[in-house]
Amino acid sequence: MNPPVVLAVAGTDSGGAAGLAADLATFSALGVHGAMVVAAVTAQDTTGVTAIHAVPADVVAAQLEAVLADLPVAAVKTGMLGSLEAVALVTRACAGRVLVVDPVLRATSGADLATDAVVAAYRDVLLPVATVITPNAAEAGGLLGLDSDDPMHPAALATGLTGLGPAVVVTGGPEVAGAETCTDWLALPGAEPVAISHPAVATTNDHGTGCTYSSALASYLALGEDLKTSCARAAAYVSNQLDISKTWTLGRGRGPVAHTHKEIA
Ligand SMILES: Nc1ncnc2c1ncn2[C@@H]1O[C@H](COP(=O)(O)OP(=O)(O)OP(=O)(O)O)[C@@H](O)[C@H]1O
Ligand SMILES: Cc1ncc(CO)c(N)n1
Repeated sequence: MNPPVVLAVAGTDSGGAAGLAADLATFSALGVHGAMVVAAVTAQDTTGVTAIHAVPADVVAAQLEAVLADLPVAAVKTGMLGSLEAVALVTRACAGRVLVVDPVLRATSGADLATDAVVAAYRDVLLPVATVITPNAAEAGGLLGLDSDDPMHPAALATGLTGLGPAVVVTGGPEVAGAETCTDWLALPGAEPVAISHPAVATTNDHGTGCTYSSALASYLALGEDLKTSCARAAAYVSNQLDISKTWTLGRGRGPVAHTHKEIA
């Protein structure tokens, strides 16, 4: 039997932690076939981002056309898009599909991965056609144009963003050091937000968690799970992978979340 096909439209991380490396590893682990459109290339490691190249719009368009005209894509996930043109192209090509948008605005290391114009394009054109979006609290605040000095509760952020049209999951790591669980908030337009909690892992090896989460969510949707189940299973997947990598000492900064699937003895 054919596996479902999931398309990632995202950027590369030369350190192999985030971006398309995380997306493809997650697709493989969850039994879906991964296709990919490279929208941006970053020189990046566990400590930061030193260069960004936005792939020219005609090359992004040609990749989208090649995949979507040939493969039976069951779900699309977007990560770092890198340019206004890429946001517009994805919006046009993917409206009406099962579309998971991870609005990647910033790396775990703190580097900016989107300009103000790209943030505005997310808000104005891409988010309204998404099935579900997966910002962390800082990204959600940025998309709502809020002052970062006055943080809102993640549940309220999730509800606020449903005003743009999609379902929203505001993700979050452990709120305090030593917390036993962490909670993501899922809001559907017109409904009360619901908490999705899972075991917290004490680790600084969390580079790539957002990409891994949104790819797992797209995979579970493509496999036919409903949205809430997909969110819960995606979070459990990330938690499990963080548990595998929690003792690693790779790199000088925030190390990669594991994309391997068993502990190294
Ligand atoms: N320490 C942790 N233990 C367990 N789960 C975690 C931890 N940190 C993050 N998660 C989970 O990982 C998933 C992705 O959320 P997160 O908020 O880390 O994404 P992000 O900030 O967008 O990631 P990135 O830094 O890669 O952009 C969520 O389900 C979140 O609850
Ligand atoms: C290429 C890329 N995509 C997404 C993220 C977010 O973690 C990152 N750091 N780099």
